[in-house]
Amino acid sequence: MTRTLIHGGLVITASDEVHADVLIEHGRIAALAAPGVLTADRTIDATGKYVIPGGVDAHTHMELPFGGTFASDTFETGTRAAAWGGTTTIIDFAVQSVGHSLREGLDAWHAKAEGNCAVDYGFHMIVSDVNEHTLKEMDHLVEEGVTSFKQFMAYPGVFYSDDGQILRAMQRSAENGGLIMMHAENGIAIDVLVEQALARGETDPRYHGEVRKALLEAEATHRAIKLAQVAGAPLYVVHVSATEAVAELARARDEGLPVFGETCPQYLFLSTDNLAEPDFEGAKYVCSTPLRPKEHQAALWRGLRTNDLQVVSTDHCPFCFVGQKELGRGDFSKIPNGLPGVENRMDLLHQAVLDGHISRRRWIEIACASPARMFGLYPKKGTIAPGADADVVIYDPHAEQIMSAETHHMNVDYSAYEGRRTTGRVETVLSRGEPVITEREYTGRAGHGVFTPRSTCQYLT
Ligand SMILES: NC(=O)NCCC(=O)O
Ligand SMILES: [Zn+2]
Ligand SMILES: [Zn+2]
Repeated sequence: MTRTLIHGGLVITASDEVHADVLIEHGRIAALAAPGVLTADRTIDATGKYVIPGGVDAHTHMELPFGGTFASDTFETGTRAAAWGGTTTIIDFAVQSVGHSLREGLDAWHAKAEGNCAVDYGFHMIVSDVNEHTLKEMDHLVEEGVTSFKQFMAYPGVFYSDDGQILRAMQRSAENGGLIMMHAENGIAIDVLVEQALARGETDPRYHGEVRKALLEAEATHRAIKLAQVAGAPLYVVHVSATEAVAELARARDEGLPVFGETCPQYLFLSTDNLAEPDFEGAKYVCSTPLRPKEHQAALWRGLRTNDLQVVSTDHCPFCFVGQKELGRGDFSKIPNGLPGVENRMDLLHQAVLDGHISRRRWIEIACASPARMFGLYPKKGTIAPGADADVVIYDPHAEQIMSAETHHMNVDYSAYEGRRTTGRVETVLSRGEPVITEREYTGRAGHGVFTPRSTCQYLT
């Protein structure tokens, strides 16, 4: 049995910052102790570095079929890139297609992921077809550790659920302990605005942002909250981007409702200025909910500080510019929706610490501990404590980097953050004690990562 000691670093969790050595045995954290007290077979020197829990990215879409194509990262390339960025657990979305069962969708996603992942993974289930059979299946999935279900108020004809279907799924989740994750945009109204914009000849990527109005995100967020309240169910709203939507969440939480919210780095660091880039470059930034004018960022940062937003996930859903985003030349509604980012999240949020938006511990909370708690993985994931999986990142807070498609590991031909300078960089990553990145060399392997069943939301118990 190899005992590994991480020596000399500053251990940061959501609740503490302490200079301590971390002992790892059997893939788990065995002990934390004052520096120099413990010995081991192998020592990793973390002097001058942070020792942080591996990131938990609760929103990724590897190989997602969308808009006539597939997200360009496989589970193999995407989880490897996640590790490079200090993320050691992803929760991806299995998809139920209309007319098929949840089981078929989940089995298909297991088959895509199994044996291919560099780091551990779990699944949420996208429910596109609510019926008696599907509702029963939700109970089974919760028992199997797939404890959260995404529904869409957007994308009519694809993933869309109407209010009745949403209410039924919420009622079921109130009974079986599952958590409904909502894509909150009024897709029916948006489709009218899309049609009208295209009829006026407004075909450029920037019109994607204009038709998907903040008010229609707020309206859907409000409606989802009320439906959840009627059902007596908790609610998690994904990829929140608009000031008005944060206000809806804050109001509901002030009323004591079990309502939670997630935002993503793209809404914190990018804006409609990117969507307006000329020569169709704006297509690189087409995602839904859309990027908003810069002024919305302050409300998102505030929400993260006040805990009206609890989680930052990536919604990693990469499509190459060449051959994929280009499908929407001449019609913005045909641009596949989604941005790459699984590799960038931990670094961007560390930069946010340096920029004064959040504290170091809040960085770890929103990127590691809260997503783990929200989706039933804590304290196995999301912290450094005896008994936890030894998913650990040695982070150099002083290293400078320039984000670029030239150097990133995601399988996509552009970076949404091309040329951005950040301070702080992942140096070494352990997943259950195994080195996946060793002093900036990839030392992991496809198949190390395993499916990780989850318990129900730990903010409700
Ligand atoms: N967000 C996005 O644009 N693409 C992925 C699918 C979704 O999360 O709605
Ligand atoms: Zn969505
Ligand atoms: Zn998504």
